[in-house]
Amino acid sequence: MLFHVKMTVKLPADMDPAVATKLKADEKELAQRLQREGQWRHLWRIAGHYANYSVFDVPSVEALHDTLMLLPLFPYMEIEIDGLCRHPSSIHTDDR
Ligand SMILES: O=C(O)CC1=CCC(=O)O1
Repeated sequence: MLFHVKMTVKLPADMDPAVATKLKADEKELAQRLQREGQWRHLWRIAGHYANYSVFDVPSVEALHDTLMLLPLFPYMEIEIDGLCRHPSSIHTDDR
């Protein structure tokens, strides 16, 4: 199942910079592993915002929820999710 996910990161202004740096490094490591494994299909920065648009390819809504909760930045994110399905005019065979 494909999901479009918008993540907006809101770190507290008074967060220790070293803690923020570690959280971002851990987030990057997990995000890159999930991309290599194919669960995190797209990751785009939203220009001008500390936010991203992502596309996840996971077996279920529960799997998406569990994956998002693993993200080190999850406690500091606002997350919006839209389920995706194939458009009848799409030419892409990997849309599911
Ligand atoms: O910077 C972000 O948008 C949050 C994030 C998601 C994956 C990652 O490495 O950072």
